[in-house]
Amino acid sequence: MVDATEPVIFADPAVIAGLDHWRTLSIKQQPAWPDPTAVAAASAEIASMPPLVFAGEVDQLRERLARAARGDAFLLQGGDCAETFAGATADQIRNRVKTILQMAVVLTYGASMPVIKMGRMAGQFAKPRSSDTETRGDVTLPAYRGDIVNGYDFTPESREADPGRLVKGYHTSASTLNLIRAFTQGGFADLRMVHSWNKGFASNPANQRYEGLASEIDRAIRFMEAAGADFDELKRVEFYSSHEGLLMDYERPMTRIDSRTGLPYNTSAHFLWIGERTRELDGAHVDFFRRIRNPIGVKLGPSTTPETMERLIDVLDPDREPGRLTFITRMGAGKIRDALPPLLEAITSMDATPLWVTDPMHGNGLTTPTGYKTRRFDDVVDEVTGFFEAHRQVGTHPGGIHVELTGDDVTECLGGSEMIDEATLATRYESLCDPRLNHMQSLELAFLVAEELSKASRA
Ligand SMILES: O=C[C@H](O)[C@H](O)COP(=O)(O)O
Ligand SMILES: C=C(OP(=O)(O)O)C(=O)O
Ligand SMILES: [Mn+2]
Repeated sequence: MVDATEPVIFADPAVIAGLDHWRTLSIKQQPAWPDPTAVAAASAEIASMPPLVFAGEVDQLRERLARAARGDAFLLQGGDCAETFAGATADQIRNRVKTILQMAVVLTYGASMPVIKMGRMAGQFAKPRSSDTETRGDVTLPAYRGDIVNGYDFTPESREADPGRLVKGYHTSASTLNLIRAFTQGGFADLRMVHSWNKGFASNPANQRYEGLASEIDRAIRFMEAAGADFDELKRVEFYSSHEGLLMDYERPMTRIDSRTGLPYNTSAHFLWIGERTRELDGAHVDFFRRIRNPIGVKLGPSTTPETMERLIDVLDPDREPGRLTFITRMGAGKIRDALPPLLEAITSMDATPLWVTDPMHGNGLTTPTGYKTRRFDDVVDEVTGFFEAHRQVGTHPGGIHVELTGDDVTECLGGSEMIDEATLATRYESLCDPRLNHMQSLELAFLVAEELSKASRA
């Protein structure tokens, strides 16, 4: 249970017992494990492994998020819809980190404020699904629930939930996070290098419209250099890990008592969010995650009422602690302008300041006649624009973006400057779950958001 070298100063037995209260509540989106004994053994093995993150880092993130909630920082959260074990390669991890760093530079300039960099990485392995089963032809099998649960291959053996995958999920998260830490601390994040990658993007004729912003950033960096800025200090960046807190046989054993404070921290990631499908107020997930000290996110879809939002605040952030609670809205481009303002207005009459982040992906899904799950880049941009408009209208802070992206040149979302069309989707469609923005589309989104942010900072 204990996760650091110092002895526990005090761990209240009631606090420890509370961490298992979720077991008595209704729970959604868990796999049908065939062998409960094997699951218990896997969870026990995970409980004996070292934490992946240190509670002190988690506290630091909470403080950073508090700044964003006040309007003094901006959150960039991005990565795969579903990480895979096979995809945890040096190249793919590097490309994703690189893309997030490139986006962060542009956003930092646009916002004139610090950008908190966070990956949907090193643990984003479990997926909630609309249906428990998938049918192909006349065969029906359990749905794919992410590599930490079962395999994607459409065979009965592969689709059976395998508890051995819980342990593999831990090890894959550990090696991914290790490489992320190496990249972000070891020189790869050097501001000048990241900026030179962006210059390459903006000088591509397809992205001409961003050349102006890229050369403004260039001038700013040259000014910093001339003024004697210490670029060695700018080689390292803070980078936080996050995933959906979904699979309880993994999240519970990764939750440990912090020896500094005697309080429970989920050490599988710095930040965990509760998904749209598992956020019932009296359900297992809300009960479990309200008890941990990590900053918590909650996805809010278009049907969220101000009453539900207020009750979520009361349960998840009873002390109104800055940085504790992030609402990640995923309304859909067509709905955000109607659905978000009432929530923001309700907040202004409460004593709460959650961080507001837009997820412009999950409300904009569509399936092509050929069966590809996709999203239109224009809808993604439209939802982000609607998010900024709603905040401008009500006077609240648009605090961040949450995006499904990859650093690779996949063809999963329609549009963008490469004008990916329906016929092109088949060329390189690799996601096992939702479609991601590719490298170019991600940078394009960052430049567009930077324009919005600079409007907001000049207003
Ligand atoms: O990532 C989110 C969900 O897991 C995903 O959107 C669900 O997709 P489905 O409707 O194909 O199950
Ligand atoms: C499942 C996800 O989102 P949501 O809960 O918003 O549907 C996700 O972020 O991949
Ligand atoms: Mn998704």
